[in-house]
Amino acid sequence: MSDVLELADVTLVRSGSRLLDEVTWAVADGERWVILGPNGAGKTTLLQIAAAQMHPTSGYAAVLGEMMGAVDVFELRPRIGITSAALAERIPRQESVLDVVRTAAYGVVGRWRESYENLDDDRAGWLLRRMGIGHLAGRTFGTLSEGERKRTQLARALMADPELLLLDEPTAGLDLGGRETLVATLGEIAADPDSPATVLVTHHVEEIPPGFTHALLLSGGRVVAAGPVTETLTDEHLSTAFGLPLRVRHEDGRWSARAVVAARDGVPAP
Ligand SMILES: Nc1ncnc2c1ncn2[C@@H]1O[C@H](COP(=O)(O)OP(=O)(O)OP(=O)(O)O)[C@@H](O)[C@H]1O
Repeated sequence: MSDVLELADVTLVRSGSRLLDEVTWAVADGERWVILGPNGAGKTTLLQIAAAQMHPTSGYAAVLGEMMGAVDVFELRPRIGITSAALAERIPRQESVLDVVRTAAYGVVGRWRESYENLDDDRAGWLLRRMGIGHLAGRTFGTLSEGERKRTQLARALMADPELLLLDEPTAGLDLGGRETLVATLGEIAADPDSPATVLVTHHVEEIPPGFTHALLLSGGRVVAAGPVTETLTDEHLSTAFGLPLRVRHEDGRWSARAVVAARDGVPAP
């Protein structure tokens, strides 16, 4: 299995702060990773390095076999599918849903003068149907619900048949039903052997789709634990990452966690 991502002692400094601190991590073909950690842990920063959008201050980073600093990132980026809040903000609200997806074939946001072939139209339409929103192809992005926007972005991320799929909080802001149906869709993508290596960032273990194989826990820019998901998502590691005692459960392919509340005995009720 070849390495899709390879980071060794990656440190990233901005305004004197170490956003990432000696991160060593490797992702191989076929793996599905979740990155978990509290607010400000450095998850999005790490994903930006994986997306070839940021360079480490020190350390070694290779993306799809290309060493950062020695490769033309404009050739590398089209090989990576990404969804993120920052990208969603750049999508013009008047853009049709079909064009939001199709434009990924050219690596651009916003339709201009590109011409598309039937093959592009067929793939965009198929991806929208696969995401359960084929009927929305003609609508404008600005009129979609948050859940429909997330699905549109996922279709867009898959449009260029990427070798690496990066999903930054793909289920954030969704209601319970929306979250559960999107987690199920992500589980289907994870189960498909033709899907690219995938890295998903979330704050919540409940949002880890079934079929995710590996986990990386970040806190304060440092790796708390990384490896096969069942070995990594333990009470001990999760408690360390989030800074409070947590109990983790894994049932029917899904994860949950709750704080361990110390019993207060010996205090009589008033
Ligand atoms: N340009 C910058 N200069 C200084 N600090 C920055 C800069 N960009 C980000 N940070 C800080 O780096 C830390 C990591 O940010 P990042 O967005 O990667 O965290 P995160 O784990 O994705 O957080 P969240 O879960 O809240 O989205 C944060 O404390 C953030 O304030």
